[in-house]
Amino acid sequence: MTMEQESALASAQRQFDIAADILQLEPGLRRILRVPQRELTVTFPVKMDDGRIETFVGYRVHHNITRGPAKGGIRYHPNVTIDDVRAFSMLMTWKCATVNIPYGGAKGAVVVDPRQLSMGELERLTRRYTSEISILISPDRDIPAPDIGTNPQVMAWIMDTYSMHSGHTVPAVVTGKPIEIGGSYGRREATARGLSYVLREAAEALSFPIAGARIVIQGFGNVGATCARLLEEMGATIIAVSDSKGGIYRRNGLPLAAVVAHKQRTGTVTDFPEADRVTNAELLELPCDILVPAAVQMQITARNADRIRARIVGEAANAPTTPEADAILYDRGIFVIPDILAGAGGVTVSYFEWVQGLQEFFWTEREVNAQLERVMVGAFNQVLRTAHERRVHMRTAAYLLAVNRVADATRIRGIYP
Ligand SMILES: NC(=O)C1=CN([C@@H]2O[C@H](COP(=O)(O)OP(=O)(O)OC[C@H]3O[C@@H](n4cnc5c(N)ncnc54)[C@H](O)[C@@H]3O)[C@@H](O)[C@H]2O)C=CC1
Ligand SMILES: O=C(O)CCC(=O)C(=O)O
Repeated sequence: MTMEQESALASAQRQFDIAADILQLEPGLRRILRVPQRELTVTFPVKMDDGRIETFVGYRVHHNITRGPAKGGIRYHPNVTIDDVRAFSMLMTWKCATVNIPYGGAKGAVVVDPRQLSMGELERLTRRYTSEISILISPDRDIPAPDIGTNPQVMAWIMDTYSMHSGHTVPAVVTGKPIEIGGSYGRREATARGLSYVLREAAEALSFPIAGARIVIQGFGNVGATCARLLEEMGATIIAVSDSKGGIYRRNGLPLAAVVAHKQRTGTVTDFPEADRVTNAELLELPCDILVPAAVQMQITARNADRIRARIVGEAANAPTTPEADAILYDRGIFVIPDILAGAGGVTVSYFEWVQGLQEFFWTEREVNAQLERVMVGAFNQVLRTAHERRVHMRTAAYLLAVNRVADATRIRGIYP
């Protein structure tokens, strides 16, 4: 297998190995942290609208629970594999540790294209999947949240199904719920808002303002589209965006509100009339100040890293860059804000939502955003300082902080004899 074909899991493990080597992690601890602690594969039936019974495969994986309950989103995607879910669960452990919130790492998935299902089919699939993984989830064991292909409505069905089994309402079993049933203000925008804070800090560190910066965004879903809006509010110019069908580019800036309306009307950004069409591969190589991968994994590899023409890459997506590409970007002076830091705004506000649910005491949006900014800016500065002190790139710096926190917790608890 060439490096290019390597899985997101192999890539995540190599990123971990780089940090483990620098930290001189004990061999036993290294073996524990390199693989998930627990994984569940479920095959379950769903009655379709035409009366057929279809079977679906789903997963829920816990990478590590040393620092707190397992936490991480649920992805509905036709090509998702168990190795992807293992990788993403591992990234969640490091993401929570990077921003120092008291969780371990988890991820879940169902192999399905949700766009092919009716609302009724989606609800039945979600409820049955929830029943199947209910042996793992609970407010103090494992708390799911949205990811690609899932949304607040899916979280509401998960909460309702779990609550039906419990005989009482359990809001803290999922985050990313609608506000009406215990969701938090600010959670829907949180991943993008957190990213906007660290992009602002990074631009300042590189001595250029966000206002006027030229932005390219891959992925125009919850995270990508919200990120475009927030960066535009900060004075930046969005010059290109894409979705799974392709991208659009306009040198002088896209009229964002019109692009959003076009996407709502047609289901894609691709044939927006007032812009040039580009492929997703071409979009990544456009000259810009900030490139935001906000779609799927393994997009920036040894194959295209030497053609990336951004000053900053802010990774909203999980695992968009391979270790080889990291080294190439670093040598070329491109500043990468890694997924486990740049994409941590979502889980941070999930943590706030969980705390609010447990206390049944709810915050204003202003309070949520102020706390999010405190966490993200604090973590960004810690990672930047570590990168300078250790003379490593930002990803390795974030891993050094995160892996060290999990290793310390493991040693202090004494579960590693
Ligand atoms: N939703 C959240 O709170 C968080 C999401 N993330 C990550 O951010 C990324 C985006 O997630 P969401 O916006 O929530 O998902 P979403 O399902 O709302 O949107 C995904 C977007 O990516 C596009 N896409 C899918 N495959 C693509 C491909 N091969 N090339 C280009 N575009 C493609 C889709 O068309 C869509 O526009 C994912 O990697 C996810 O893991 C990270 C942290 C939290
Ligand atoms: O909000 C959460 O709990 C998890 C979000 C997530 O899956 C991610 O950050 O990749």
